Parts: sequence; C-alpha cells; structure tokens
Amino acid sequence: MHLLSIDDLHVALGGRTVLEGIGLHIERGEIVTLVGPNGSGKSTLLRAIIGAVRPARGRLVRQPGVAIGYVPQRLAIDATLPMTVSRFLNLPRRHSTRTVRQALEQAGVPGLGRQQVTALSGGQFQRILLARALLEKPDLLLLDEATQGLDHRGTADFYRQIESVRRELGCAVLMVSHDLHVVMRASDRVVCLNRHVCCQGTPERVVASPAYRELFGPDTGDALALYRHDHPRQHDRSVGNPIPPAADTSHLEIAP
Ligand SMILES: Nc1ncnc2c1ncn2[C@@H]1O[C@H](COP(=O)(O)OP(=O)(O)OP(=O)(O)O)[C@@H](O)[C@H]1O
Repeated sequence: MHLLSIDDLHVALGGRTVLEGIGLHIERGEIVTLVGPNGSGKSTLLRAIIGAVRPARGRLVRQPGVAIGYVPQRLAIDATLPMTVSRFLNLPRRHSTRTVRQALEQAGVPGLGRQQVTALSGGQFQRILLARALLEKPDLLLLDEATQGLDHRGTADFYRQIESVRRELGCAVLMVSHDLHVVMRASDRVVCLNRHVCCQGTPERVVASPAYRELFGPDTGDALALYRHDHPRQHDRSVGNPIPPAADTSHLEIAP
C-alpha cells in the first residue's frame, strides 16, 4: 500500500474547478516536488491532503496511522505579541521539552527556543515552521513554498535540511517549490501540475519531456524560464491521469 494514494481527485473552489483528475501516489522516504505556474492548484492539492479542502470527487487514501506535518505558505504572527519560539511550538497543544528540543535540532535551529518569534530572520522563521511540523513526527511532510523569500544560500541550506530530516525520520516529503534549479537536484520525483498532472517522473526525465517543455517553455535548460512562460490553452483541458506507482521513479507519465 502506498503511503498516500490520490486517484481521480477533483476540487472546486468558488464554483470553479481548480484540480481535476489528479492521480498521485507517494511512497515512504521519497522527496516529491510539485511545480507549476501560479494558480495551477499546488497549494490546493496540499490543502486537500491535510483535509482543509473537501474534494468534489475522487479518492484520497492514507496508509492507516500516517502522521502528516504541514508547513504552510504563509503564517502571519502579530508583531506586537511577545512570544518565544518554545511557546509558539506549544500552541495549540503542549509538547514535552524534549520533543520541542528535538524538533528544533531536526530543523537545524537548536537553541532558538528562547528567542522572540518576532525577532527571527525569515530563514529562521521558516525553520521554526519546519520544527512545528516535525513535532508530530510525520511520516509525510508537506511543504508549501517553504523557501519563499529566502536568498539562494538560505534556500539551498533549507533543502539540505529537508534531506537530513528525510534521512533521520525516514519520512516522505511532498513540497511545492518555485526554486526549480534547486528542486531538480533535491527531488526524487517531480510532478508538473496545471490543474491536472501534466507530467511526472525523475527530474531528468521531466525536464526532457515534451509536456514539461510545453508547460515551461523551450529553454528547459534554464529552469527559471518557467515563470516567464504563458501556459498554452490546448494544455488546459481536463484529462484523467492514470499515474504509475511512485516507486517506479524511472517512469514518466505524460498526459495526452
Ligand atoms: N478559497 C478559494 N476560493 C476560490 N478560489 C480559490 C480559493 N483558493 C484558491 N483559489 C483559486 O484556485 C486556484 C488554485 O490556487 P492555488 O493557491 O492552489 O494555486 P498555486 O498553484 O498554489 O498558486 P501559487 O503558485 O500562486 O501559490 C487559483 O485560481 C486560485 O485563485
């Protein structure tokens, strides 16, 4: 059984279909990255996985007992509210001092427990959000653009930390990212989303695939070309995506 199985998932928001026919399987221990243009449904997919968004149709099955840790795209903290990192990590539920210390260590920021949350740098705050997700000892860690606002070095450091978390906890990681140059190095599998799954496979195979080129522009050597590209209308159709087992990462599935 897959850690997480998604089949033919449809989600509508505000009366509009934002995800259709999504098929995705995640295995224990793999790092999978979701890429796609703005508004392509990446965050919505993560939110459907944690149960914050109700699918209109389809199947979303977790292995029994699977714990999920979620790092949201944004979390606004009232800048006038005095709150230490430890206190923040104990909301809404108290954890043992040992668990909090361990999560901070795993997130690569040991010793930040007594800092005021509002005094943290952007990079430190992202690590604290990661620590918060690690408190539940997740089998599946979901990261929604966790490196937003970090510089190149901060981004690379963050992904190195994710790899170390994966090694230490053996958890699977499903992350949304726009940092394509880093993503391509750090992922076992890449899934291109644009309302439906356009293609998926190992980074090398995805970059070489016609669907990826069509979606992200002809200059696929420059992964950053992605967000300058206009998505062609013909690719925006509804398609079902029979997705192969994720363990077979050499396989590339391209929607017709
Ligand atoms: N609560 C909502 N009500 C109505 N429409 C929504 C809602 N949340 C998201 N949407 C729409 O759903 C679509 C997918 O949004 P989503 O945030 O999942 O995209 P995304 O790929 O994560 O985008 P980005 O890269 O900009 O973060 C967008 O068109 C968005 O406007």
